[in-house]
Amino acid sequence: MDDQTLEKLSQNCDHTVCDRKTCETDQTLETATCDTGRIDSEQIEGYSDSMDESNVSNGIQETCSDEQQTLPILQKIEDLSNRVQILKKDQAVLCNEVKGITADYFPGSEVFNALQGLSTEHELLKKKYHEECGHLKRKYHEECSERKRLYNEVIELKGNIRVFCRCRPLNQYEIANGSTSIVDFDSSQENELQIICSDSPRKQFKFDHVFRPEDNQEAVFVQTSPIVTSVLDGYNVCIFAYGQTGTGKTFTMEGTPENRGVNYRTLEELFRISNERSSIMRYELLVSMLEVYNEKIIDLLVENSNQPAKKLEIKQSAEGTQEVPGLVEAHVYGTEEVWELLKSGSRVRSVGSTNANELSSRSHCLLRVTVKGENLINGQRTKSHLWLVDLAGSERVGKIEVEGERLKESQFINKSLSALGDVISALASKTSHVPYRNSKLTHMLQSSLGGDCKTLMFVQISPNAEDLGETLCSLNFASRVRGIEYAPARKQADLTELFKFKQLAEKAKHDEKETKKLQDSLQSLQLRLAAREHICRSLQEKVRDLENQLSEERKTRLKQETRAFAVASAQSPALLASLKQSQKTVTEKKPPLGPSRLRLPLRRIANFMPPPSPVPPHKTRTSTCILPVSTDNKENISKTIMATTKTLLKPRRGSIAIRPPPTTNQIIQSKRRASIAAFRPESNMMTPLNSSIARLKRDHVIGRQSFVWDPQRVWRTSRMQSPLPKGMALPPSVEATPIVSRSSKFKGSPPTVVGSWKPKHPTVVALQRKHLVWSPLKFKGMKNNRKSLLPS
Ligand SMILES: Nc1ncnc2c1ncn2[C@@H]1O[C@H](COP(=O)(O)OP(=O)(O)OP(=O)(O)O)[C@@H](O)[C@H]1O
Repeated sequence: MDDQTLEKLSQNCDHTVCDRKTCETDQTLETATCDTGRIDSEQIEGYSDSMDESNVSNGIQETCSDEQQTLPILQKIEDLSNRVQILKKDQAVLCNEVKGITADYFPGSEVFNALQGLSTEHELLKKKYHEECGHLKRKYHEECSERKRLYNEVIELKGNIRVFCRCRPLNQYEIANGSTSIVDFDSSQENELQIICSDSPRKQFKFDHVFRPEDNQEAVFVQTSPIVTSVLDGYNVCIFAYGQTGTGKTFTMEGTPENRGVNYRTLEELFRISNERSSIMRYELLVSMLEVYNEKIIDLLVENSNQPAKKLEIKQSAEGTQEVPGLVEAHVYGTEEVWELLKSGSRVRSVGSTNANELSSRSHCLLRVTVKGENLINGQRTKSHLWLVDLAGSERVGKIEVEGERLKESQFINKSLSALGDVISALASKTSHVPYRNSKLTHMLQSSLGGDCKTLMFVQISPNAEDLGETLCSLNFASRVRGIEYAPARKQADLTELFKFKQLAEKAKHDEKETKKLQDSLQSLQLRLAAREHICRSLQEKVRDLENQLSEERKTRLKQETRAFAVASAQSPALLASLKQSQKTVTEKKPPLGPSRLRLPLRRIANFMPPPSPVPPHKTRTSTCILPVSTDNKENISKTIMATTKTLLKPRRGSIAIRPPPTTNQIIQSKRRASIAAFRPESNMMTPLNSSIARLKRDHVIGRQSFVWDPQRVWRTSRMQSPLPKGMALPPSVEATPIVSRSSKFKGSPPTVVGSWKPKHPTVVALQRKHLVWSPLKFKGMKNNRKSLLPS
């Protein structure tokens, strides 16, 4: 081995040491990297290379150490390279193992995905949890309000006066004096307490709730809030604290800044609930604060207290409630404002020092909260009052050893408290007269004390043995109050609104009456109209019937007359003479009118009838019948007939429908009705039909032209019955006159072509077909002289 080689080897040895260190560092790094889950294959390769090198170096070192040995170096190198190979294999195995471990312990993206999934799941669960919490909260609130509602109902059922008893703790002074509590609270009986009397058995009292000395202000308000908040529902509420001086009346009602009392908490609760209900109700809160000091009303919210106090009086409003005109009513919108207001009012309050209480209230302090509510859905308005009263101490005058001004104050206090006692007694005994006006206090509370209001009384007691007498007095008074049964509480509507509604209701009532009257008169008019229409209809029907009958009768008579004339012309002159005689008799006798009572009341229906035709000038008419005759002696015959008719037969009236000769071009109208000539009937020949017609004619209802003799009509009638014989001429007037219906009711008849004209009227048709019948009635007078003319 030359020097160069030896130097190289020594350098290598140094490197090997360094490399080993590097290797160790690398190994540490790799381990660290493995720990973090990030492994690099290049690093592993580097690691194996360094291992090789270190092995080689080791071999060389060994070679160096065996320098004295005579073994050839190459041999040693070969051994070493073999060992390197083995080590390389080991390293490869190890590398694979490391890779396997990395793959096993660090699954990479899968883990991230799983983690991501878990975090989303976590978020979802969180959201669900919050939702669930919100739902539960809502449900809880609903349950709370339902509970309150039920509680309210229970209160109403129990009666609207509740009495809570609160016992204050022994104060420092009493403890120092070694006083012990005389009030025993039985834990099994929640609302009961016992007073331990040294010389008599324990006295037990039961109230709606009993607060022990350890109960704080919050606990008191929890029980109170359902009653005070019912003012928002429109109830008048009165809460007062009663008890001996120094028992904690002011503490319960006003409280201290650290322990706020019922007054502040009530307003706080009212604001909270009104906000809660803001979607359906709009509330307006007004606060007044006053005191009754020596039977005088003093406004505690008057800003300038240096001014002499304004004299306030109680007046009854138009709605029947007690009001104090001129009393400040402050709008309040938030609790802070309320607190400031209460503080300023309390500062003005009359207090004085007694031997029972250093800062004894010498007056009754009243806080009035007026709540005006408007239901935004149905517009219903309410106005209710909540009175929060801190009464002056109820102790007897002798006990507190006062004199001068204090004595006077105490006397006034006692007077008003005894007036309160009287009112409560009267309410308890349900007497008709409740002496509200005996004191300012009771007078002012009149509309919120008793009746349909909710009342809560705090009876405050002291646990001190020295106050036993006063405590028993207060508890007895409270028990009496608790015995009062009020009527169910009633919601107070806003009376001004009520007044308006009352007026509207009265107006509506009046209008309704007027409408009813009008309806009645309308109904009676309708009834009258219906009756008239009915009469009119029946009359019209009667007229129609009579006309039909008349028409029938005329036709029959016409036939009879025609026959009679025919027969008469052929008979002997004797018969003619007798006929003449009979006709004369008939003409001379006028048929009597029908009895007046049978006349139809046609004047009443004049409105519905057509105007009467003018009365014809002639009353007596001559009827002429045109009979079929031969052309040769037509003139003679017609003259004879006419003369005979004129002299013998004098009909009262008549018209005869005739049929015009059937010419081809002439258009005629069918004659549906024909008036006939009639003999003047004898009195005993008056038929009901005739008499009816006579009556109708007299009443100008049927005084129409059909009953008036018209020679033209005679022609028409005759021709209708029998067409004119050939060569027989019509009078010029007849020819010129178109045949028209005379009665308005037949005006609608359709025109008929002459060539195809045929009688349509059933009577005319019947007349054409049947034989004429001579009615024996017409010749009643001749009955014995001649035989019947009826064909055998
Ligand atoms: N429940 C109570 N817990 C703690 N302290 C009370 C309680 N009740 C009353 N006190 C304390 O007793 C003292 C007298 O209370 P407070 O002035 O309220 O009596 P009061 O009945 O209003 O007396 P007065 O009729 O003379 O005004 C106060 O210092 C008050 O803090």
